[in-house]
Amino acid sequence: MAKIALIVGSVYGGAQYVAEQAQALLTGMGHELMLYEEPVLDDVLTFGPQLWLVITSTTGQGDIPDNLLPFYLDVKNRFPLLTGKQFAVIALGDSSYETFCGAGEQLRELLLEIQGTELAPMLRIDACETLEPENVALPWLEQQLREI
Ligand SMILES: Cc1cc2nc3c(=O)[nH]c(=O)nc-3n(C[C@H](O)[C@H](O)[C@H](O)COP(=O)(O)O)c2cc1C
Repeated sequence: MAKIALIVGSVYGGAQYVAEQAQALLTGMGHELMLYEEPVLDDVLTFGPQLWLVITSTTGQGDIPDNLLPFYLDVKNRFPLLTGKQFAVIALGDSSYETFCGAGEQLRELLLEIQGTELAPMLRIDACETLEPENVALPWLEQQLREI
């Protein structure tokens, strides 16, 4: 069982809802989970998770939602190394935008830069294909996190 920081970026509540469902699922699987809706880097570092799980939508033109941007910038500036730790990103987006899942891409790149190990290739959930992103995210999470 793992200590998991669940870090959310959401504008209209879709990614937030997926995160709440994920919290229930993963807690039920026995993981110790903290949900960060207004993530603050120091809070996450104090918790000391072995997995950083990011669930974020994309806004603007490939931009990171406002509630997640300060966290992203703080990680970028302070560069806390994730050596030996894992991360996973679930990106909600809309493939009618050229910048499909741009926020998820930016988070993923940054977490790789700080030397995190990607647990599984980023999951991209397309609003053009599914109206209920939790139906895609939860089975994926259940599968990816079964062995940690
Ligand atoms: C103003 C606006 C801009 C958006 N820009 C993008 C984008 O650049 N790339 C993308 O993949 N999706 C984009 N989307 C789609 C959202 O990321 C997608 O609908 C997501 O499911 C919304 O999740 P949320 O409710 O958590 O904010 C945009 C949506 C809106 C309303």
